[in-house]
Amino acid sequence: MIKVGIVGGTGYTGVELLRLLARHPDVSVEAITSRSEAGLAVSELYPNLRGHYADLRFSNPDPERLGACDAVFFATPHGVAHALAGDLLERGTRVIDLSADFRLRDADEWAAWYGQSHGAPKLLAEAVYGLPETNRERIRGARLVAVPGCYPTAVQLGLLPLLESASIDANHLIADCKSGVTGAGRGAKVGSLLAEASESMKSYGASGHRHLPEIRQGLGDAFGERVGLTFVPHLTPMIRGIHATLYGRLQGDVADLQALFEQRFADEPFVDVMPPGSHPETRSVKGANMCRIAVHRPVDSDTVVVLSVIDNLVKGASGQAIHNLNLMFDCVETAGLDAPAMMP
Ligand SMILES: NC(=O)C1=CN([C@@H]2O[C@H](COP(=O)(O)OP(=O)(O)OC[C@H]3O[C@@H](n4cnc5c(N)ncnc54)[C@H](OP(=O)(O)O)[C@@H]3O)[C@@H](O)[C@H]2O)C=CC1
Ligand SMILES: CC(=O)N[C@@H](CCC(=O)OP(=O)(O)O)C(=O)O
Repeated sequence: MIKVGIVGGTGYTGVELLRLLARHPDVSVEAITSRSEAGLAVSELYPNLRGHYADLRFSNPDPERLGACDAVFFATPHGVAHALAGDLLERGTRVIDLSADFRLRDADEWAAWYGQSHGAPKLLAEAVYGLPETNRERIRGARLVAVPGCYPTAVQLGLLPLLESASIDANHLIADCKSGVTGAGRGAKVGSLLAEASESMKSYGASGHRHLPEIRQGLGDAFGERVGLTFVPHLTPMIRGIHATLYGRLQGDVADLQALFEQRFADEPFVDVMPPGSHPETRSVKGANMCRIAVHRPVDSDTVVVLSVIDNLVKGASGQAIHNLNLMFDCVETAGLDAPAMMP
């Protein structure tokens, strides 16, 4: 069994790791941390896990205990993995970080967007961006993986085939994205209250969101040079879900767009290119490690519209983190991740 630890077990991505790993045939969870709930049994905080992890209690982060694991997931706010990852790597423990700490290659750019200096710039050179659809082989050999953010996952998967084939004008991309409220984490915030977030919808970060540099970095890699992107996120009254509506101006000899997407993702277990004319719903991926994509060419328009939906906590975070673990430890790629979406 692969021994894993989780730092930040009381948050939404932490409990989602536990839910998915409960069905993973090759993984044993040895340690789960929370400073505020240290000593509490996991199933006392999360009754959905009663009957699983009988002996597991939250504990304070302890480098010795975490360093005895084969891999440690960080499901923590940014800055935490900076402080702890180096020590774990020295102990021979591989690190899978769900936060943004190692996603940007440029420490100065990270500092500018995250408002603090980068805490582990020496590790950046070896960190691998954990989007399996672009980096599968590098992930297999990685010691340190940066799991992509939820919006960046949906946006990159939706635009990759178009940029890799130079089918769109890369200077004028638009990503209009909507998220459920769990995207903001489990910590109490006024904006996440039922009375504030339900029956309403709002944009935020319209003049610059910290996922912009991450998306731009990934799309720039696919295209071969810097891309121009306008990214506007919205908060919607859903618990889970990301819906990205992506726009690009077609150029050159326009290929069969449906075939382009189907061929690009033909071997990908967690990307579903839907039939022509489809409008994927966020509930079609709820609880599942899946990104569903539909590509449209509206009548009388030279613009392609791509619809890309994921569950922010599964393909957008914890499921993708486990996909990375499966690649790093040579497990069946879909282990623990093959459950269908919930309905209704
Ligand atoms: N929610 C989402 O949809 C997505 C989230 N992410 C990213 O994943 C990470 C976790 O997100 P989420 O689960 O929503 O976060 P939450 O705010 O829900 O949970 C944070 C967890 O981290 C622990 N923690 C906080 N500060 C520290 C610290 N200094 N040292 C050790 N542990 C700490 C907390 O426990 P305690 O304070 O008790 O120790 C808690 O368990 C974040 O970086 C987030 O941006 C990525 C993709 C999607
Ligand atoms: C709805 C909402 O607030 N969503 C979060 C994104 C969640 C996420 O992926 O954040 P990380 O990049 O830190 O991992 C936000 O916009 O900040």
